[in-house]
Amino acid sequence: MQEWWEGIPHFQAQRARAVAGDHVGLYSGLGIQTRACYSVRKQPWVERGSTDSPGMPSIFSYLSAEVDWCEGNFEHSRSIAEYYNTISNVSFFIISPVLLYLNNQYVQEHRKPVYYLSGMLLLVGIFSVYFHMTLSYVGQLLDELSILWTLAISYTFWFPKNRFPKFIKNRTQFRWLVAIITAVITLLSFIKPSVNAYLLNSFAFYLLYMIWSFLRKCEDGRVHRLAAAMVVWWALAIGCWITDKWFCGFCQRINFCYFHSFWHILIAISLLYCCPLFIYFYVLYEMPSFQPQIQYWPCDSWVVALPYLALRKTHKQC
Ligand SMILES: CCCCCCCC/C=C\CCCCCCCC(=O)N[C@@H](CO)[C@H](O)/C=C/CCCCCCCCCCCCC
Ligand SMILES: [Ca+2]
Ligand SMILES: [Zn+2]
Repeated sequence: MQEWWEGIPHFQAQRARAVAGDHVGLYSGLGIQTRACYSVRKQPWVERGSTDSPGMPSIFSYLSAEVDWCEGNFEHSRSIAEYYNTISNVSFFIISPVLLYLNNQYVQEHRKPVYYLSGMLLLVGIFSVYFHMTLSYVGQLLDELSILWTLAISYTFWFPKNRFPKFIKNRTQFRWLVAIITAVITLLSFIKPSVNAYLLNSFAFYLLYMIWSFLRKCEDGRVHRLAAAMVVWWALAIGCWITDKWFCGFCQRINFCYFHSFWHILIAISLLYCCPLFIYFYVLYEMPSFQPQIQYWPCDSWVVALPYLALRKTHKQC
């Protein structure tokens, strides 16, 4: 009897290679690559002399993912495929409590959104650890889907009302729309998970466009400084992501295959800037009893400091 995942094109292609007896192809189909930064290692179950058939890898098995980042596999550990790509996810575990701590004034007013976001960032970290540790198909899906769901949850809380599509009347309807679109993308992800990464990055470009259009109407220098810092961190992050994904040959020549690890750290830092920025505009437009202000920890005047949102009660005049 066929397993349900055997209908997925990625696994059909692997089966075709396996049936053709293409052993080199089988390993490359499983994600093992033979470039200089990679040490060619068999999967642990092969090394342990397991009698499992290599004909159809399980969706949970090591190296069954569609993608394999530039860092060499199993170079530092027998059980962790990409060691530095795995441990660099610690950044997601750090930013979660930092966001809660720094923006505690907003958290006092609206607990739920920031708790949800922090919880989702922890989940992103956990799934990314699992993915880079195993490079499994399920790991890849969970890694990408958790980012999609985090974005979706953030949209439902903070997406500005004046940007809702014309046919949407209120935030409840908008939440339904986001839920339906997210469910559709989640299902489509099973067909070609690697397309997801590009789709997710295009959301970042849309966020940038939205921020740019807000900034045109905003004269607060602190907000402009925050946006500029966020763009710099994000540009560095996406530069690392692209370098690792498209220029692995170059990375091998310079003998530095760790750009994806830097991506994890830099995108986490850019989120520390991105979240207070979006919440600033949310408070400005949708919480009229408060005046938002961007401040920096530990000190406003430091060149590198962490931004947070301070709220002041507005005194309504009659
Ligand atoms: C109104 C909206 C408010 C915006 C709030 C922002 C919510 C944050 C949402 C998601 C967190 C992203 C975490 C990234 C995790 C990276 C894990 C990873 O490395 N995955 C790769 C495989 O290992 C995968 O290839 C990466 C795919 C691309 C992910 C792109 C995520 C973009 C998220 C947007 C971040 C905004 C930053 C600044 C925007 C200008
Ligand atoms: Ca790799
Ligand atoms: Zn990653």
